[in-house]
Amino acid sequence: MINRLYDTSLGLLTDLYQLTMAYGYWKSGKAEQEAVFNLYFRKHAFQGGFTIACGLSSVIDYLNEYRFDEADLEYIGSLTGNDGKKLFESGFLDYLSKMELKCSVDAVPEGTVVFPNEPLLRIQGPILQCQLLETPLLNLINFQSLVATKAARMRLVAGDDTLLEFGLRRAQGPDGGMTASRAAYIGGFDATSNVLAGKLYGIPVKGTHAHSWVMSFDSELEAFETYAQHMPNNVTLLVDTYDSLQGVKHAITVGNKLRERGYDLGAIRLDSGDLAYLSIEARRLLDEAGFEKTGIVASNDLDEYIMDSLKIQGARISVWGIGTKLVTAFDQPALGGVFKLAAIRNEEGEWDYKLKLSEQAIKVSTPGIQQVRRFKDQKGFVSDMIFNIEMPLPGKSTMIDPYDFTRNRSFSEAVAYEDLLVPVFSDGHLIYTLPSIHETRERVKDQLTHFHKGIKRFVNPHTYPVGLEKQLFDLKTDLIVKLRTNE
Ligand SMILES: Nc1ncnc2c1ncn2[C@@H]1O[C@H](COP(=O)(O)OP(=O)(O)OP(=O)(O)O)[C@@H](O)[C@H]1O
Ligand SMILES: O=P(O)(O)OC[C@H]1O[C@H](OP(=O)(O)OP(=O)(O)O)[C@H](O)[C@@H]1O
Ligand SMILES: O=C(O)c1cccnc1
Repeated sequence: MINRLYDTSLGLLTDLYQLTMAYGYWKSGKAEQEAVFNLYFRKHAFQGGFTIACGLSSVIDYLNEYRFDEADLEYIGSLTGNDGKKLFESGFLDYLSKMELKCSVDAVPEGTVVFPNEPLLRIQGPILQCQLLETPLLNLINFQSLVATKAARMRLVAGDDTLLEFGLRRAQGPDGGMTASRAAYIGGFDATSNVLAGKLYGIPVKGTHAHSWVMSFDSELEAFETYAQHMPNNVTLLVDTYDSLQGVKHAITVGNKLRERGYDLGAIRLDSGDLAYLSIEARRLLDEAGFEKTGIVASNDLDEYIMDSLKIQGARISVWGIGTKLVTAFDQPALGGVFKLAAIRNEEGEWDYKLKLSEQAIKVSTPGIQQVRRFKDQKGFVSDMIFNIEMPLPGKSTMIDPYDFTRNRSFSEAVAYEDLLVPVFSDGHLIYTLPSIHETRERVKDQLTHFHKGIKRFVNPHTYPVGLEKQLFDLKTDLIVKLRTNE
């Protein structure tokens, strides 16, 4: 089965400035200089308290096939500068045509719960190559992590109810639709209506029918009967085309006929009106008619907040069909992941640590070859410490809040932990066995059980503690002081 979307020449899927910088590195003899970049975000989406890392599988597909084909190089060669003359020399195109990916990549497995400033991905290799990859890596991780997070929020509200993703028609183009279906499944959805996502990713596909089916017949009853006749093993009837509760009664009539044939009425779907009231009334009608097992699907511009409200109102919805607000990440259309240079190897073979200054403390980047250590106790995960793997940790590690150095915590060697980033590529070779999409989805479910419920609430969630290991904190502080005094 085909399960990769990015197995084509996509070297040009980058911003022009990455190519111009790459050219500059090549011209100035820096192309092969070893560098380290970290990919991280600064703030959770949706004013939430957690983010789900997603997109690594696409990154792997992308890097496995990374190349510039002849047509790509011809195009790059045709680009001109302000004076109308060529931007890039042919020697550079030749360099790109022969270039083999030599980068090493360490990344947080998909489906891991992550927090601001933690590297989701760290890339080490020739600076020219790392630079070219900034844009596609961000593109692949930002959107999928955003949608997986939105989906996980919906799963938290849904409990054991079924979640169906219905978003393809409202998604940001075909690729937006495909990646959203994938990320939604990982975040906790049970199935998608997107048939191509079903085929390519192995996600279960499910669906009901539209109003047009009902409208195409002279009566709703006839429409329901015809549908049940031809698809007796997949009957979910949309009851709200004319009058929802009358529609439920028609569905019950059809359900009784289905039973005579040895089948059953799977579910009814409500797509308008007061979903709390209608689902409660529909449940009553179905139960009274002996259809206790028939499900109630609700759809219509749902999101986690409306779901929450419907639950509080006692709605009897067992299946939630969600499209627009999930796949477009409606209330926050982007995760602001960034990709920052953190170290560069100098001529003596040592690391020169790098940092981007900003007036805003949150925007000052962190240097170092970073890893994240997640400490745990009997109750679950308690805090994360970002450290520089080049600085051996003392027996007792101390982590410092980067925005308030008076706040710190220490952990003895006896405290249990796991390091989040795992090796994925070594010198350009894939060394990671990707879990199945189903295992990744399970990981999200499992991960969320290990965190305090405070980070999972929607209103003013608790801030999970993430600190810098003391030596890294000192390195960063020294660099800031040095850079500010040299300004
Ligand atoms: N009981 C409820 N509590 C909170 N929100 C609800 C409730 N019932 C429905 N909603 C939500 O209210 C929003 C309003 O829906 P909308 O204005 O489209 O009304 P409608 O009756 O569905 O109209 P239409 O027939 O045009 O779809 C939708 O997002 C829907 O999910
Ligand atoms: O509301 P969403 O979360 O995006 O879920 C998908 C929607 O798509 C379908 O109808 P469509 O919106 O195309 O037409 P309708 O509004 O007339 O039902 C379906 O009936 C859902 O309402
Ligand atoms: O199967 C459905 O009910 C469905 C599919 C896509 C969009 N809305 C509904």
